[in-house]
Amino acid sequence: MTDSVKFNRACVIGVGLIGSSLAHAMRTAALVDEIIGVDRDADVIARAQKLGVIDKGETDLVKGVKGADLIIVSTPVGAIGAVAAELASAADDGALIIDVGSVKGVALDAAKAMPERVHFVPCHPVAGTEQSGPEAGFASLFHDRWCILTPAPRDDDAYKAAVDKAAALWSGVGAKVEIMTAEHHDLALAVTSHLPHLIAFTIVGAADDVESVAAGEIVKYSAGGFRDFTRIAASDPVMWRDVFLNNKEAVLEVLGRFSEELAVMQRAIRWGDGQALEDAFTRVRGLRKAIVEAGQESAAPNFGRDDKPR
Ligand SMILES: NC(=O)C1=CN([C@@H]2O[C@H](COP(=O)(O)OP(=O)(O)OC[C@H]3O[C@@H](n4cnc5c(N)ncnc54)[C@H](O)[C@@H]3O)[C@@H](O)[C@H]2O)C=CC1
Ligand SMILES: O=C(O)C(=O)Cc1ccc(O)cc1
Repeated sequence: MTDSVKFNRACVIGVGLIGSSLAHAMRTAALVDEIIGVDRDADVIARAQKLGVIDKGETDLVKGVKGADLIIVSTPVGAIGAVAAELASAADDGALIIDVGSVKGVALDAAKAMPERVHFVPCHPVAGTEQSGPEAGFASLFHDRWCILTPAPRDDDAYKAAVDKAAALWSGVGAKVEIMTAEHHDLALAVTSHLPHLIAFTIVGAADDVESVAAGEIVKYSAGGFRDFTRIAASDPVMWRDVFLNNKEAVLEVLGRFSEELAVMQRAIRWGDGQALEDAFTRVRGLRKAIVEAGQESAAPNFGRDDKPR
């Protein structure tokens, strides 16, 4: 296992929330000498350069990745396959390529299709916010958060060294690293992230549909649980469209179980079965305690985000 790691030139493809956060974090930890930004949106490049997130910018991927020993694919999941296909010929020999996508099956397919001369290690930092764009990035985003690696089934030494380097990079920016299969990742994250986002989008949409409740009242009384859902439902529509299109089977599986649980609650409410409701609520309450104890959440909102107050 590599303890520390240093790159000469990193190329961040997709300079949004996660790409710019990783750029800030790598710079803060002195893990890189130079950072090039590539984005299909020239305005994003201009803003990122002005903010000092990147040293230079490019809208042309082939030009942008030239000379990079680290390439970070931080586009929405739906673009990973096409970007990787371009990198197969455009990346320098020996380059380490990582992605940060919320779904790993699609990144694993791209990693498997890569020529042996480059090393694509799929990664998912389980850390983020509802915001997007280079302005939203901050260096401490990955501190004490998990980053899941789902390596390709390659057992050559060069690839193993690349997996170690990717792990050292995430450790270097403060994350805790775990390795698992892409299939397991996509099921686990369907439960812990994808379904909750789908529910948030749906609840906020449903509130909007209840015509007898005025929009002003939704805002006024939102503290009763609804407000937390509106934060999540403010997340980027393109990013989440791609998550659901690319993790279809796992999301449909957990959605089926959720619907069954919901039907049980619906029945208990209809028949006034207070004991069933109380038992169900008591059973799930312990999970919150476990999450707080594991340090994944705190009583105070925005804990650990002193460099990016909201
Ligand atoms: N937002 C979050 O909280 C988290 C997001 N992720 C993953 O990180 C990735 C990026 O998400 P964000 O940074 O939130 O998105 P973002 O919307 O802030 O940034 C994405 C950037 O990619 C650019 N882009 C899109 N297609 C491109 C292409 N073909 N070539 C070059 N640039 C392209 C866009 O112009 C945009 O600037 C996604 O795959 C997402 O699933 C992972 C963890 C957390
Ligand atoms: O803002 C939140 O609550 C999130 O859940 C952020 C997030 C979004 C997508 C990911 O793949 C990981 C983290």
